[in-house]
Amino acid sequence: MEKILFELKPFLDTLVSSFSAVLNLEFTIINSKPISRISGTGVYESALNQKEWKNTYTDYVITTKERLIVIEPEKTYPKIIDKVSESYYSIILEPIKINDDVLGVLVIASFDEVQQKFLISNQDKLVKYLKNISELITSKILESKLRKEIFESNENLKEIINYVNEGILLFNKGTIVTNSIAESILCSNKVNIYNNLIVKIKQKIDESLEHRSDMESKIIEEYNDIYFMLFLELKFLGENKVLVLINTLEKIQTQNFSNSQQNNTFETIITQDEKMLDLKNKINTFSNNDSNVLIQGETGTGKELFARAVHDSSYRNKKPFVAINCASIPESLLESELFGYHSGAFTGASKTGKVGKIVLANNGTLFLDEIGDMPLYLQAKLLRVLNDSYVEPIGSEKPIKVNIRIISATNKNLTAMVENNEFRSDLFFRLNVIPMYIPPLRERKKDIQLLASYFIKKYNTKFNKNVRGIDIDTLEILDNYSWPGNVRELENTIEYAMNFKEKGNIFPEDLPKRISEDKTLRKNTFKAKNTYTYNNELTLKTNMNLYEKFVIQEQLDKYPKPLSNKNLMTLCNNFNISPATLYRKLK
Ligand SMILES: Nc1ncnc2c1ncn2[C@@H]1O[C@H](COP(=O)(O)OP(=O)(O)OP(=O)(O)O)[C@@H](O)[C@H]1O
Repeated sequence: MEKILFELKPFLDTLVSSFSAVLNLEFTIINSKPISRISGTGVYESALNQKEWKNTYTDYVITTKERLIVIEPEKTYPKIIDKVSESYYSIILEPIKINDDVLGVLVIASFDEVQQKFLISNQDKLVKYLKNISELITSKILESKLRKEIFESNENLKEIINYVNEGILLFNKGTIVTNSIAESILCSNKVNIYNNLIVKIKQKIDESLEHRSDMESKIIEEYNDIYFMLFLELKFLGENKVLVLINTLEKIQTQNFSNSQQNNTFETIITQDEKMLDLKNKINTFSNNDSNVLIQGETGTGKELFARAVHDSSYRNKKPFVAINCASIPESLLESELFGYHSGAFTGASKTGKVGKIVLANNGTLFLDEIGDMPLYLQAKLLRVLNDSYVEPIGSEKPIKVNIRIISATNKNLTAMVENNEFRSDLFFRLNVIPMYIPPLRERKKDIQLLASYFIKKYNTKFNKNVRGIDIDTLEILDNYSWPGNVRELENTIEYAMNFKEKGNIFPEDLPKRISEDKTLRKNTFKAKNTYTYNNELTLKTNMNLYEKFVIQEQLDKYPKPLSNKNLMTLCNNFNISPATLYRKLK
């Protein structure tokens, strides 16, 4: 502390010379212990090496710790001998103090009559001026002291955190200290994204400081069209201190990152069916609760649309909605798609590794479509993620912490699959916290016309057409058709028809043959009270299979959906077949 003013010499030199130039008076700054001149202008500059300080004004101020104003030196303090010059006219001395310690003295002096006149007539102003400069120097000293302390404590911290076997950044009162592992992670890709990452990490630190809480977050940084993702765990340690743990910097492909939809899908669920409206209304009551949701329903009924609506209505809606279809990805790839892998985890693995969908969905929603097609060994792995909230990429020993909500969907009867040991019961219970069942379109006929009109509007805009609506005969066909592909099939049908129309109504002949020709079949079917009509174009065996399917479906339709276990067993007993055979025959 004693020599701290010397450390500020460049700053004090600038201060002294600039004030002297403006005010046309002489300035000097003297250190108190040891007493020695640090900086000075005019005669003071040539007296920088002054050795004798006894009986000087400076000595007097250091002793009394008070400001001194001397207008007529000889008369006021005859005993004080100042060695700098014989021609002192007037002088003002201001102590530089921290608490009660005098660190130095700030001096303004006049050495001729003109300067003295100026000093006397501006005495009050100059005193104020000196006081301000003294305070400025004091704050500068305190700041530099603080910086030094922080530097020292940061050096100590750095030594400590270097022992930790994890990437650590420690934010301590304005500075970030990193350990060597963090540095190697942040520079690992030898690309110039280090600075950008640090800026973004600092933003996350600010968030943690503002909320005074721990946080988990991820940073995506783009460089040369390649995306890098860094996962952070922030621990709020108290006032101005945050500890940041970082994991490996993952390289990801653009298309892998979130296929989330910005619009609120809630509004795009078109329905006037009571059951559907009830389902839609329920979304808002549970969407924020993080409970897993299992959506059951036939293909094309809108399961994904509902899943997105749950995500969009939840607080997770600013985070990714990541969808994966377990049936459309070969079993061998599903594991790496879901869990990701570490660089070089297996033969053929990309050198940079791959971020799995589970990790991509962190803090957001993971939509597992066709969950019934997930192989048993992956079901076990997924269950571990749900139980521990950690995911272990293939070939990595470092688990990554994740916070995801899972919405799964299936058109299979998972209850029956559980009973046949084709689906793990423990996973089923974890996924099926909130069950949702979407009825097929043929069970909500009211929606057919509404949806058809909605799709006409959509494709009028898309194709720039002016189709008015649906002819009454067409509507009858649409009403009577069984819609095995549900809403998706209806939308495709309208899209098909609109390709060939400019304006007016959609007539039966505008529909795909498969549907317009089904009219007679359906009508006859209804008249004949649900009988199967033999199809000459198909083989006997196919007709037999279809008839079997028809009979089973007819019985199945009599029970409420989703099918309860009890009803399933009754049905199977009646047919004298196992649930597995029943589902095989329905395929
Ligand atoms: N109620 C609805 N209102 C508007 N569009 C709908 C509705 N239901 C479904 N759709 C549309 O139908 C198509 C199929 O919906 P979606 O993909 O959500 O069905 P799904 O049940 O998940 O199908 P799959 O089981 O084959 O994956 C989508 O284009 C969707 O936007």
